[in-house]
Amino acid sequence: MTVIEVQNLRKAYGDTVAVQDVSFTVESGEIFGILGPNGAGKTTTVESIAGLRSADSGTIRVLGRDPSDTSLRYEVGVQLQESGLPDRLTVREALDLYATFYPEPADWRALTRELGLGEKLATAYGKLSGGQKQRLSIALALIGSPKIAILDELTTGLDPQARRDTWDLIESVRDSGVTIVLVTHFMAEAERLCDRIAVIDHGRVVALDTPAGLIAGLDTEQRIRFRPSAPVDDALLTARPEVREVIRHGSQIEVVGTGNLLHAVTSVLAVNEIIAADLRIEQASLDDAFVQLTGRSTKE
Ligand SMILES: Nc1ncnc2c1ncn2[C@@H]1O[C@H](COP(=O)(O)OP(=O)(O)OP(=O)(O)O)[C@@H](O)[C@H]1O
Repeated sequence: MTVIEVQNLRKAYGDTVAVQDVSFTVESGEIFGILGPNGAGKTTTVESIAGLRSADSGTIRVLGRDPSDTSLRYEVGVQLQESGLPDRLTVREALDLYATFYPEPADWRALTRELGLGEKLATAYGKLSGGQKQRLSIALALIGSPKIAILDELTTGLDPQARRDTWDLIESVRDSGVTIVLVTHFMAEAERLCDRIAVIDHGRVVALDTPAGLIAGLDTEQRIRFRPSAPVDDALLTARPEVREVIRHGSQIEVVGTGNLLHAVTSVLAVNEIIAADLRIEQASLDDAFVQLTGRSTKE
């Protein structure tokens, strides 16, 4: 079931066209990633979905309704880059306050424990570190038990352990049936969490696929090396369109090719009941896909 539909979205700020023409759909229960270089139009897109910006043209439907429909307030949780809470409000007060906005609030004690904020309940917002503010904003996005959670730069500012804990939390939130739209700069995050990813550049969707599909769509070369448990005829491998070349190194075989090469090689081996020992893969990453699609690195 489609829960979000964006069609030909366009939004300009004065002379700056932030979003030129963006279309995609998000299905119920998926983690949908929006990936793109700085200034690509990601935040403008998700803020339009959240009803915080009005589109210049195009249509958006969230759970079948216009984003401005106030009934969506209870069904869509939003975590944005800037939360803007008063500095003197404590973590507990913020959570208590937000919980009163919703008919069926989540158990915020459990949420804060999972987010590592359990010790900070009495701390004022202004005294939290950047990472703690970030975690509080995630808790506030989830406190209304939303059907859809929109998370913008979820783990920016978190240390590697906190980032991993947050990923686990997001996966458990998804497992409870929540659809998640995730804006991210981090390839590892996109690869680990997202079912599908829209790559946005200069206000347009330049690719939309699963992480594996984006990588397979690259025309870069990949190499797989292994030691087969029984002799393999080169022709079995070269018969696959993904395989360009088979090179022998003594008892080792190196297969060079493109697309979903690993799948091609392992299926040939499986059909012939051959086991690959010492398997090593030099495969393209989502990072490579990103660079090829946008001409830029995410680290810029
Ligand atoms: N309120 C605003 N007023 C004027 N220009 C804006 C405003 N918000 C965004 N922009 C511009 O619109 C373009 C897209 O911005 P947006 O924040 O949507 O991109 P983004 O992909 O989320 O970027 P980042 O990854 O840096 O957050 C940028 O050129 C930005 O400077």
